[in-house]
Amino acid sequence: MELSGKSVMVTGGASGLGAACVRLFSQSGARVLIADINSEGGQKLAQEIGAAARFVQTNVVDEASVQAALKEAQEAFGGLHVLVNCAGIGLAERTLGRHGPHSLEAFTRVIQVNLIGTFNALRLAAQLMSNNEPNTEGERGVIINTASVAAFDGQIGQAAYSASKGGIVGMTLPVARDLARNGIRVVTIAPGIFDTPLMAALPEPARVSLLQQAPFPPRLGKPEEYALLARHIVENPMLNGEVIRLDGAIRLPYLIR
Ligand SMILES: CCCCCCCCCCCCC[C@H](O)CC(=O)SCCNC(=O)CCNC(=O)[C@H](O)C(C)(C)COP(=O)(O)OP(=O)(O)OC[C@H]1O[C@@H](n2cnc3c(N)ncnc32)[C@H](O)[C@@H]1OP(=O)(O)O
Ligand SMILES: NC(=O)c1ccc[n+]([C@@H]2O[C@H](COP(=O)([O-])OP(=O)(O)OC[C@H]3O[C@@H](n4cnc5c(N)ncnc54)[C@H](O)[C@@H]3O)[C@@H](O)[C@H]2O)c1
Repeated sequence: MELSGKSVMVTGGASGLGAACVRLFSQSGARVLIADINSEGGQKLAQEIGAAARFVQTNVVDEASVQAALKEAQEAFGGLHVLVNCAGIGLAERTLGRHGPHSLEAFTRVIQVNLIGTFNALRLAAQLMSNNEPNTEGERGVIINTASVAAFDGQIGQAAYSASKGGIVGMTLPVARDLARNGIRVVTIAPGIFDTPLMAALPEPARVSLLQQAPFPPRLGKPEEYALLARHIVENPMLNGEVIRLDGAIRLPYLIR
């Protein structure tokens, strides 16, 4: 679908990859709702963008919170055409470390935010999108999820994170099949290593090690490069039910040092 004039919600839109989507999509003529748990960052970005953006503090794990954000999209923008799921958290913990077994609470939290939060947002957004008038393709909406190369090449310490991202990969096709009759497409991007605050949480030696594994381009991805793919997914009606690696041909190595 054409982005101009459409309404978009970006979860995790206050930072990193999501913020790049907020910027690019608003520059492309869309009105964007920033749905993020980080109020300070979200409000700051909304002020930077101006009239084309609004911020609603949102916790993707919480049904009422996501519904409130969607209500804002309905009231402020008249509905919703695109959802970009970028909200997510990281974790680095061995299954069996020096201090004993992996924390179950930490594992659960990562699954809740990254996997369940993604599904919570898309299922509720799909309901709002289903009210849209279909375009000439019969299309009513587009949902973009964010997995990771860690869904396929998970490293030491990534059991929880990779499981959460593998779940997003696994549900992409069945959700696309579910929503086909509603004219809603579903595509997942699996980024490699991108220059964001989340990646900055990885110890420097690990980041250096990863960069040495990046075939081409031998650098961290730019968040705007993620946003460019997200925009193309919206604009290309033949993209559906697929997971697209955006990674410069990196394959995560076994060891990070
Ligand atoms: C709660 C907030 C968490 C914030 C951290 C978030 C980090 C993740 C951010 C990534 C964001 C981008 C993700 C994106 O999708 C793209 C990618 O996935 S890129 C790939 C990212 N890679 C990772 O995230 C890897 C994460 N793993 C690690 O960082 C490490 O493997 C680890 C889990 C920290 C464990 O590393 P260790 O070196 O083992 O560190 P330890 O503290 O466990 O150990 C130190 C020392 O002891 C030795 N040791 C460990 N366990 C044992 C053992 N069972 N027996 C004997 N010795 C052990 C270990 O070898 C170390 O020895 P040293 O070499 O230091 O002498
Ligand atoms: N940076 C990378 O290299 C990389 C690679 C692969 C996948 N990813 C994924 O991309 C997505 C965006 O990551 P990023 O690198 O931009 O990180 P980031 O930390 O810059 O942005 C993540 C955003 O999600 C928000 N968030 C966290 N928990 C939330 C919740 N419960 N509800 C609502 N918002 C919440 C944070 O406040 C933050 O603004 C994540 O899902 C991450 O797993 C990142």
